[in-house]
Amino acid sequence: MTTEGKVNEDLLKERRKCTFDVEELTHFIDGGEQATKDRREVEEMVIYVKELKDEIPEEYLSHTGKYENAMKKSCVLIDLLKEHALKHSSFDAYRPTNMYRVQSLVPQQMPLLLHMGMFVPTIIGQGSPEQQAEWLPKALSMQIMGTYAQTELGHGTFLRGLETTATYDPATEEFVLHTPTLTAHKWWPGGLGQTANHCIVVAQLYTKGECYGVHPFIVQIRDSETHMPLPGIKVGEIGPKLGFQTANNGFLAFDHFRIPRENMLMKNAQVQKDGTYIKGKSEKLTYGTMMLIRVMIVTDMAYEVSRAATIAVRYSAVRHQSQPKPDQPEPQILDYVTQQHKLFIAIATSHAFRLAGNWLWNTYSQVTRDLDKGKLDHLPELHALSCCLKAVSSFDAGLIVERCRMACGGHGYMMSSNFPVIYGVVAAGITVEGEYTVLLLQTARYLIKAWEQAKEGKVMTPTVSYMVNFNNNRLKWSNTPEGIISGFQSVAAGKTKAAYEALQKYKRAGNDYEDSWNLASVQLTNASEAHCRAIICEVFWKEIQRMSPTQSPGLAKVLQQLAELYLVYWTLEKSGDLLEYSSISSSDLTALRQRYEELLALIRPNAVGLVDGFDIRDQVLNSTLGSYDGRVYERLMEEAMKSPLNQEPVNQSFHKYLKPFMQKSKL
Ligand SMILES: CCCCCCCC/C=C\CCCCCCCCCC(=O)SCCNC(=O)CCNC(=O)[C@H](O)C(C)(C)COP(=O)(O)OP(=O)(O)OC[C@H]1O[C@@H](n2cnc3c(N)ncnc32)[C@H](O)[C@@H]1OP(=O)(O)O
Ligand SMILES: Cc1cc2nc3c(=O)[nH]c(=O)nc-3n(C[C@H](O)[C@H](O)[C@H](O)COP(=O)(O)OP(=O)(O)OC[C@H]3O[C@@H](n4cnc5c(N)ncnc54)[C@H](O)[C@@H]3O)c2cc1C
Repeated sequence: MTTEGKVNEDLLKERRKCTFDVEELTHFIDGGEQATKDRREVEEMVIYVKELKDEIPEEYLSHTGKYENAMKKSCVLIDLLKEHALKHSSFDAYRPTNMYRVQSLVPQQMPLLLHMGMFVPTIIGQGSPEQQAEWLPKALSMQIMGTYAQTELGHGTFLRGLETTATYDPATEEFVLHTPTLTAHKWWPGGLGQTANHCIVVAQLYTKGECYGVHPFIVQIRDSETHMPLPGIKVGEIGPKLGFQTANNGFLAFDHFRIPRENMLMKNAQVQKDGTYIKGKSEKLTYGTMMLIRVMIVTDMAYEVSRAATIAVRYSAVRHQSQPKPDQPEPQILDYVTQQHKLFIAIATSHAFRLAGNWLWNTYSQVTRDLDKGKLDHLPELHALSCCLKAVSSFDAGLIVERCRMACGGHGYMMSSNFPVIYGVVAAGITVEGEYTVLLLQTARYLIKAWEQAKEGKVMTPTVSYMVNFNNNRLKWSNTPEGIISGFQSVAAGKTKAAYEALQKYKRAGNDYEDSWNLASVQLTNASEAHCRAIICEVFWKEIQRMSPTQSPGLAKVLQQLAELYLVYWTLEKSGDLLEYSSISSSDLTALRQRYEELLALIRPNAVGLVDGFDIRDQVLNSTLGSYDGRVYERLMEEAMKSPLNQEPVNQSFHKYLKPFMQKSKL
């Protein structure tokens, strides 16, 4: 937090009203007092370092300048973190809560993100013990710098359609990597442009004349000393994007480029010296790194939403507008109930996603421990969960961040509000690691199978066991959190049943399975979304109940209010679905509307305390509108004065263009 200068009077007033201990909330969010201490220690170590501060805002730099600046800062930051990790062996950069907060210590997206984010995890997840022994020390000490090159110009979603080939040559015991077409060019990998000298390349494996599908290979693409692309490699950067400007996303092509046989990552499938292919336990284990990142994205979305909520709530406490009562001053915009409706759900959503993300992380950790022992039973369920949670959390985060931006009126449109950067991240979250609709359809495959099992009266795993109840009886509605969760489960089961029946109907009409699937796909994605909402609501509510006794009453109460707000908000949003698939009545809905308004009023005095509890320091929040001291107008003016156009009273274009143009108009 920044305390320099005078704190805005409205914010001081808001903080005095707060009914719980903000520091206790921060510990709850971080996962304990020690975790808060550790995080702050890393932040303290980093934020005052001169080399990590921008002399002029990034927006005013050239495309090349932005990359070079981000590169410089990434190296400085990682050096500091390495030093820290050596001193604190307990610091685990791979815990999602650490990973995303480390990334956000510098405003720019790091060109090195994919190195730690996907290159290293793929070596761990896909490499044999010998390969790990060879590559991990180099990668972890950053003697080599890598990325994850899977997507091509022509295919991102459809992995089986990738065109890059890796053909085994037993004579030399090498693979020959080749890019046969324009559409086969690797396109998008972060850091591929000018940063990485190695990458994981996902390519179609050919041996003994047969294609065995996509497999990962570790490939050196640039010279270790000169950093020049190696002969047979074409590599470059793909240009400006909506966000992620400094992530150095690149393209890559191979011209019959040879790598040793040992560079195929062989933890799962293998190719022997003579070219014999040995199948892995499951082809889908090759997709493991994507699953890991999907899991991490849920927690990251919680964090991005907390950043947007912090900016919008503090700004709304400082901003005054309109005069509903002629004899009274203009109210804080936070007092408008419509504003509370826009913002309090953002606060609640951040908690919901964080708790769902932690729950998913624990599930992931358990399932990967099982996978290491050769047990694959829970892989499909984890895949279904990670797909829908990644899809829904990023989609909702996109809407919420945009809503928070709009809630800040015109000033929300300023680059210096930091909304554009936050939006760039959540918008990427919707697409990367599996596009939104595509991932919902993956979950739908699982739901349809689960529905068939429920119909047959089979024992169901806990995350879909609600289908059995729906099949057997319709529960009586109750306007309680538990009743609402059951209601969402009824919607998920009802939509799955409807999608299943649509599939059968299209098949009976003579369509094959794939066409029937496509014809029913809107219903299928709706079922997945509903399943995901039921899970988020259940996890959020249960986790808050589970943790409440460990908190002081003040904090427990406000967290209960937030969780209830979340459930009631979504009940009202999805009232049509609930009317269709549960026994909710319109009088239940009227009562819930009333309760929603009460909850907004109950949360209102704690709104600023709740976002202070996210504990996002000014240097990390990086927003003129959201700083701790609320000096919004001063900061907006200070930032405007940094514009290069304001460094001289008259710009040269006046003499060159405007003046002659105006004079011409006079004639
Ligand atoms: C931007 C936000 C993030 C910023 C910060 C995040 C914070 C975290 C900090 C650091 C992390 C590192 C930074 C990361 C930055 C992100 C950069 C982005 C990187 C990328 O995007 S890499 C490229 C990702 N690409 C994809 O995700 C491709 C999507 N496509 C697929 O996954 C698949 O092709 C498909 C699943 C859509 C279809 O595959 P296909 O083989 O055709 O399979 P099907 O026939 O449909 O299904 C077969 C069968 O397999 C099951 N299955 C599919 N996938 C899996 C899996 N992963 N695991 C287990 N099982 C799987 C599927 O359910 C089917 O089963 P069934 O037949 O029904 O029984
Ligand atoms: C910022 C950013 C960073 C990235 N970083 C990396 C990286 O480091 N490494 C890497 O390998 N890749 C990376 N990617 C690529 C990313 O993983 C893909 O863009 C993503 O998986 C989506 O694939 P696509 O672009 O082929 O979309 P498409 O599949 O072409 O999607 C276009 C549309 O088609 C629809 N669609 C496609 N298939 C189906 C279907 N079967 N059923 C119904 N609808 C369908 C989609 O829903 C969508 O509406 C990155 C992308 C971005 C934006």
